[in-house]
Amino acid sequence: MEREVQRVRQAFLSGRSRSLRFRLQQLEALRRMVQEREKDILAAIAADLCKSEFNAYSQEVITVLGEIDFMLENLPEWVTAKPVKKNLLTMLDEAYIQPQPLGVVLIIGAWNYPFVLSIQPLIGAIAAGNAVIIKPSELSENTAKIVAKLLPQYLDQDLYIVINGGVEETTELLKQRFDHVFYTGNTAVGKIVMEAAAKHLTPVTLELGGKSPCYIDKDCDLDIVCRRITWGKYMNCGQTCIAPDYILCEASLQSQIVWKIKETVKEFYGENIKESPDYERIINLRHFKRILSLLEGQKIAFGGETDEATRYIAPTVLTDVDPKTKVMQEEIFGPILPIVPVKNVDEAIDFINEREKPLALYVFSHNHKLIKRMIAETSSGGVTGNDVIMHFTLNSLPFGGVGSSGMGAYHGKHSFDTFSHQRPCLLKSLKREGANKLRYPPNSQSKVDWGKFFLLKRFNKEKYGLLLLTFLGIVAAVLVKKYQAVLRRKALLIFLVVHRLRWSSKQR
Ligand SMILES: NC(=O)c1ccc[n+]([C@@H]2O[C@H](COP(=O)([O-])OP(=O)(O)OC[C@H]3O[C@@H](n4cnc5c(N)ncnc54)[C@H](O)[C@@H]3O)[C@@H](O)[C@H]2O)c1
Ligand SMILES: CC(C)=CCC/C(C)=C/CC/C(C)=C/C=O
Repeated sequence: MEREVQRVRQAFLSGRSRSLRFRLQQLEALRRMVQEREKDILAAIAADLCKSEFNAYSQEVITVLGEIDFMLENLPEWVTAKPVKKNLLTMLDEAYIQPQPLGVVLIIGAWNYPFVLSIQPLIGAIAAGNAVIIKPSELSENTAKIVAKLLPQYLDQDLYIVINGGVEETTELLKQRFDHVFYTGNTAVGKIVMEAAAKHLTPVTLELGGKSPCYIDKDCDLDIVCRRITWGKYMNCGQTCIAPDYILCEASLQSQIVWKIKETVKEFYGENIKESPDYERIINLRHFKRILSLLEGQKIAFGGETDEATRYIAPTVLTDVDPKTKVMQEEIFGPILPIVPVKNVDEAIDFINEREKPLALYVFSHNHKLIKRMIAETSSGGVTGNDVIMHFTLNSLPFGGVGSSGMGAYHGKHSFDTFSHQRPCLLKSLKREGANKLRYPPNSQSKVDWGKFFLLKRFNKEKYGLLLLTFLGIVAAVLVKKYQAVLRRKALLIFLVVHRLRWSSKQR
């Protein structure tokens, strides 16, 4: 393991991952890989999650292709140094922020969307100029194998490598020093990852989970609401980190919601759900049994059918759920939807705030003010109003958790920033030493006053047009070659004295 990481670090130190041209080439090669080997990728996802090719394509491949295109289009602008505002002390200097790669990044993927959850962070890490080690989840072993097989055929073989394995390999990997660790998965392992990274002071991005609430106000179109919730809850058999975990609504809405979700399930998956190509299966027996245990003692409004041999659990809704029961104590991550009645929006807000901060929050209402109020008075990784899941699809929005649902974010420019160091650069001249006397000892009240003037007063074009004019006068003077040195010093001095006097009189 140590040698593998060393090999990747050497490749990074060669410097070849840094140029814009190289990054664009690698991203284009990755796009080619996805396009040319689409069938193999879809087959692997299908084998892992019993997912149709249509679903695998629209849930995973489209997202990856969209992210690559977005990077290719915007990267040339993002990599350029960004000039920053200056103060009076630095107005003749060059000041800018230069994004730079962090170095060697470890990406630990999850099994539930095994392709996109490894490849989308990879896209960001390549775009930012890093070297990358990907550790896909061993639970989705087919996708893990195809990723390990395909990446070296298309990408630089020393800069971007895949290491497959389970707990033992991940534990060993985490002993190595990385420049960033990006982990997607459960909160318990998130803590292990963060602890291991802390030993090297390595920064982490943790894309975790949580119980994402869904509040349904009585002022809304329940037909539409229930269609949207049914789609987001039962997609991937409920194994989606941002699936609505449970519904909060007034008791009077409960029976209508149950009825409408039941009807929508029929519409989406047919009378025989097991036969539907659009309905997936639970990843393994451990998760299957865990999810079943959440049904104990609950009132099943519909669903509840299971088949251990194929790890099938029917879309299920639970009503009048007691918040103290097990199903409300852990993230469900399966096709079970509890409804917890609340008196009103105030109680819903309290309910959410009394619990860990979720990865997503969903609010349905015609009342825009109510949606804004819920956003203002709660916290969650992300929010979609009047829909579910969809904030994930907009790569201008940062995707990530807060509190126990994670830290850091990615997608689009946010990925680029996550995998970059924003390096502040100030380039001064070795001339103009006169001004520096102010900061050299011995200090005095007069120097402090000058320091206050220089440092507390920003040089702002719009606000201080007069200052700008004076400055342009200085520049013009500088152009007069014959008197260059003398004029520059004198004009600068006059300018500073005049404005120092103006500033001092304003202070009084
Ligand atoms: N925020 C996101 O984008 C996102 C995406 C997918 C999943 N998730 C979250 O992930 C969770 C579901 O997946 P899961 O992780 O629970 O599946 P899991 O518990 O079945 O898988 C555990 C994974 O962690 C690894 N692991 C276990 N013990 C470890 C150890 N001691 N050291 C290192 N690695 C160890 C295993 O190798 C395995 O890959 C949910 O909470 C879900 O919300 C979040
Ligand atoms: C809107 C469409 C067609 C797809 C969304 C795909 C999707 C739900 C991706 C989820 C990825 C994710 C962060 C999963 C977490 O477990």
